Amino acid sequence: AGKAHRLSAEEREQLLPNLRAVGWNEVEGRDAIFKEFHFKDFNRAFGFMTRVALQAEKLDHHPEWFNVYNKVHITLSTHECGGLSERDINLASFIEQVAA
Ligand SMILES: C[C@H](O)[C@H](O)[C@H]1CNC2=NC(N)=NC(=O)C2=N1
Repeated sequence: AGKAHRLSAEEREQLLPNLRAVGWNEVEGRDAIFKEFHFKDFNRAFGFMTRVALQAEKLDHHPEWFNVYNKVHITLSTHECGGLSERDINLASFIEQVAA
């Protein structure tokens, strides 16, 4: 997949507004993005997580996440480059499609 690089200021200006508009926010004190998802029940939440997990494994890019019942908190960042990369943007976009 090539080496991940941290997004430049220009790339951020171009890519982050779309994600911000659908509820992703930059984490304070860390170069990462975060969103909280709510579902009808645990079944819906875990079905969502299952679909995201399979794609994450395919992309070899994995979310940091936390689930209680119908709630899923997701943080995305790229360890390889120590911050936000295009991989996080791609995974966030996929996650939005699954949640829709
Ligand atoms: C060895 C393996 O390819 C790496 O550790 C991958 C796996 N999943 C990953 N997931 C995330 N979020 N960031 C990474 O840098 C990362 N690296």
